[in-house]
Amino acid sequence: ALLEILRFPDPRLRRQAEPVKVVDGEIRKLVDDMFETMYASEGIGLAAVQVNVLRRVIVMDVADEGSEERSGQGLRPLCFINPEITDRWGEAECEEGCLSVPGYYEPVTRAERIRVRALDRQGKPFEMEAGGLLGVCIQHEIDHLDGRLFVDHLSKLKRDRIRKKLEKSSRHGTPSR
Ligand SMILES: O=C(O)C[C@@H](Cc1ccccc1)C(=O)SCC(=O)c1ccccc1
Ligand SMILES: [Zn+2]
Repeated sequence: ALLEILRFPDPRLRRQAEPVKVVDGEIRKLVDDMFETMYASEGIGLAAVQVNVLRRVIVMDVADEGSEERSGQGLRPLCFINPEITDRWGEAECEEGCLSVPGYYEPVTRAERIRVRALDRQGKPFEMEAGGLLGVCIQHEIDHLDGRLFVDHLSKLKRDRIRKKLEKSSRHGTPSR
């Protein structure tokens, strides 16, 4: 089912998600609904907090660097339950967008490479290293689970300007460009 994506500055985006105790049918339904919602919104990631669910669940589908040449499709759906970053290296700046802050793309500095541990859709633990857009997206989604948004990494001036514009467009119901 398509879920409603909360929009900045909705205070519900600022809440902390709780760890998942058992990966059961309910969680798998949530994961499937999050993938459906992410694809419909043309995003490359989505966190449960964005769809008003306080569980530590994120989904992602990022074209793997250079994998298009190798394997053709390149896109691979990933699900991280109770994700934890266990190691991080370097620093890199990347243009970020957010389905909760539609229409804005700003450079954000994050770790260049990370190692992350999580449970998969079957509840099985796994660990992976990620850099590039995948590494950035994982960090962006885990921020969502802790009530953080990419606009928090911008200046207050920029964040307030974005907030005012989104508050205006949501009041008059104009579609955000
Ligand atoms: O709000 C979200 O979590 C989804 C967000 C994830 C993200 C995008 C870019 C950098 C970091 C995290 C989006 O998918 S917004 C859509 C978007 O920006 C985008 C879509 C396709 C390719 C690249 C970016
Ligand atoms: Zn986001």
